[in-house]
Amino acid sequence: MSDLADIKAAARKAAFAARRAAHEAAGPGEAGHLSQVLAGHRGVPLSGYMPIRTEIDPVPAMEEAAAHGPVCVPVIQGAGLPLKFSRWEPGCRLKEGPFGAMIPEVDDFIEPEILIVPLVAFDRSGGRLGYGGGFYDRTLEMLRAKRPTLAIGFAYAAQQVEALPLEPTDQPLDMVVTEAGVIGFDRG
Ligand SMILES: Nc1nc2c(c(=O)[nH]1)N(C=O)[C@@H](CNc1ccc(C(=O)N[C@@H](CCC(=O)O)C(=O)O)cc1)CN2
Ligand SMILES: Nc1ncnc2c1ncn2[C@@H]1O[C@H](COP(=O)(O)OP(=O)(O)OP(=O)(O)O)[C@@H](O)[C@H]1O
Repeated sequence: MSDLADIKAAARKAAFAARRAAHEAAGPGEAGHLSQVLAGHRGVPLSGYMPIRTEIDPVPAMEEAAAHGPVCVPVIQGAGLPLKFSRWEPGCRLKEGPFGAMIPEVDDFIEPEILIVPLVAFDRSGGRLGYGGGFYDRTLEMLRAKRPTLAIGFAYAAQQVEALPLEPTDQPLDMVVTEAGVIGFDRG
């Protein structure tokens, strides 16, 4: 394993612990700021996610967005491949996908222009650490090559770290929304 992979693995372990503590302490209404941000983008194809493990739950914000435009969730196609996104509606029939995340029973693939991105840790400049499959990196690279694409990280505030190690393939987040507010990033 490379040094960088070792550093990422250590950062992942620490961030999982912080995320678990935040998840256990969390109350209702944690997606309120996310709803507010999404209200500024009504009707734009949006991907959310069905939470696994101790991820913060975006489903209330997805339910609101679904009243105004198409909403979808990620479906793994295989290792090394970008994600596809299948149309989701509140209460639609779901089945278990790879790694335990629920996916719609019927495939109806669309391409999102705004993505609510799950994460393990984020840093001060929009760097993101996921589970290590590179799925969102590959997916954002593919979508951004086609059209402007907004990647909104959604996380507990406790998942923020000072700086994450960056690889050339890491795709930056445009903003992060937490239960406490909205964080934008200065780049340039
Ligand atoms: N809710 C949700 N859905 C999602 C994602 C996500 O991060 N969150 N994904 C985002 O890509 C994809 C699923 N990718 C995942 C990849 C790995 C693991 C996971 O738990 N991995 C184990 C083992 C890793 C290993 O052995 O290499 C682990 O981390 O312990 C979970 C989801 C698509 N759907
Ligand atoms: N666009 C890409 N093309 C080729 N390899 C990539 C690409 N994006 C990421 N990778 C590789 O995938 C592996 C995992 O990447 P990384 O550790 O950044 O995943 P992650 O962002 O934590 O996971 P995920 O996005 O699935 O939640 C790394 O070895 C990385 O080099």
